[in-house]
Amino acid sequence: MTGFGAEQGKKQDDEVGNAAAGGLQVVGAYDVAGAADVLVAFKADDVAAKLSAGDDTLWGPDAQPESSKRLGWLDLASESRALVEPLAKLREELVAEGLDHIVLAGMGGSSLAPEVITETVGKSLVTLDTTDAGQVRAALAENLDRTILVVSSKSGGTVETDSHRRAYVKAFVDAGLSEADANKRLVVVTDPGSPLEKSAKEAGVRAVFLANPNVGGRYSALTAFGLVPSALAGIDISELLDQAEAVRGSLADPDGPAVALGVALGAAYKAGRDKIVIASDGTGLVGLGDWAEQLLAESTGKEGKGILPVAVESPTAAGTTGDDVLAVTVGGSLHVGEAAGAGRDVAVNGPLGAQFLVWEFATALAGRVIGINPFDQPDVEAAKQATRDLLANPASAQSDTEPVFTDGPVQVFGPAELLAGASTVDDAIGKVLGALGDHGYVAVQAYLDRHADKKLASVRDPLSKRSGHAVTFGWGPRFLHSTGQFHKGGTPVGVFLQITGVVADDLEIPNQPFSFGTLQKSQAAGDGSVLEGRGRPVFRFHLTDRSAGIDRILKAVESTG
Ligand SMILES: O=P(O)(O)OC[C@H]1O[C@H](O)[C@H](O)[C@@H](O)[C@@H]1O
Repeated sequence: MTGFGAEQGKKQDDEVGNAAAGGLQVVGAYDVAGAADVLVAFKADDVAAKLSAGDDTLWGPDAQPESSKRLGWLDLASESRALVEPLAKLREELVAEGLDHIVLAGMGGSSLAPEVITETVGKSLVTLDTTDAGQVRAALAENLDRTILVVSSKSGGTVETDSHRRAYVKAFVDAGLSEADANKRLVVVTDPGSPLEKSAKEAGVRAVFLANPNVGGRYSALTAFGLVPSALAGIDISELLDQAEAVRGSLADPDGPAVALGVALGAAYKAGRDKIVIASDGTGLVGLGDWAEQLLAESTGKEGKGILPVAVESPTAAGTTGDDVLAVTVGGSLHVGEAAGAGRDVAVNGPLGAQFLVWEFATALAGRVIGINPFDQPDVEAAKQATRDLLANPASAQSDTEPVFTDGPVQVFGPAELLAGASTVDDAIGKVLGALGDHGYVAVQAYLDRHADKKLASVRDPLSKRSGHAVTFGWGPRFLHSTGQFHKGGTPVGVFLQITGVVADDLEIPNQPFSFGTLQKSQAAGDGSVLEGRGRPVFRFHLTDRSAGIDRILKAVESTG
């Protein structure tokens, strides 16, 4: 079986309006109200040809210092071929040594693409993008004797990734390896000249792959960041590159699919439909919505505007309708007839390698319509700084204010005036939803274990159904490197519900003055304080018993739904 949905493409030009390219087609884009005007403007300014050729002036002079070094993603389909052989060789060597359990430490753009790629094809990759002590412990306990840790960080300075590296090196040494042999279990992906490149080479890690520095994290799916972990997990990356290559030529075509998607996003935004709800249509692409979330949120959510991505469970999930919503399905095949009407305005159908490139191109075009620089993420740093401040002063990180009230295993925190009269979780949920304004959204931010505490994610659908508003669900700190930019910098209409939990068995981070538990807590508190500072309502449910607390929340959401 080939992966990535490549084999099923069928051309349906009549219904679609834009040409299919490389087996990818965008259905319904020209039916979005206002699409014709956006398309005319794109054609008048020749934007497709200009962006395809790497013109960095499209977002205005203020963006140019950044855009001039951020368009390298356009040509990765050919450039990244150079990785195919060395990665196949490395994978063979590792497998021959019995090292076939691949763990990826990387945040945001350094892990989202490999996760989609491996999940779509059904290859095993453990992604560590958490500071939850229980989740890290569980990863460390799994197949350590067969583990290769891929440490991926463009900047080389991301605290979560560095913490995972430290924890793994210690675990290898505790298991009897010398420090030198422990480092041979690491493969590093980073930008040339980063502090991680230097330290990795000094430590003698197994291999260092340097990525193209002219590609930002969220556009890096087809650089070493997306490809190294995927190839080591057993993926045929040349197939992905073929798929991207097949669509590359069409980017310059003003009637091609990438422009059509940009037109749909831009027209929807201009008409006040600033929430893009993304669902897989069930034909084989797994998790693409989580990847697109980062791309859209970090690229467009700034200067008080932007497109809020909402990854949902299925095309008919709650939240896919509404006058502020554009519902998009993604699929590996062109089941145009079946997808039509089933909870979507636009369908992006085609193989994964082509999807990456088309979404990147469309997002950059939408950035031009919105009038922002799609290549920076100016508000992510604020939460990181607030976290660092709390870590530098552990007393303040640890001292909690008193809950406004406690309902069994759930302590409820938040603005006293907004929680006035509430005494149960059910009441508190009513108050969270009551804080929503017109076209507002709720962001549920769970700083928990995304495997062990997984069932909490099912809170999204009933909350959205009940409120009639967009509801997003993200695991912290993973979302801080993705939708977190929009929460702080995008349209200021979010209401935030943090869920934190007791840490039963904390884990030290070797040679750091803080533990995973303290880091996780500081990240929630740091981001919460930045959101409050920007005038947003922030509520927090703290679970003194995680399992009972999750059950309590789900019961409250479902019974009042
Ligand atoms: O790859 P790294 O430098 O570790 O960065 C990982 C992530 O961190 C930041 O928070 C950025 O906002 C993301 O765009 C990036 O993907």
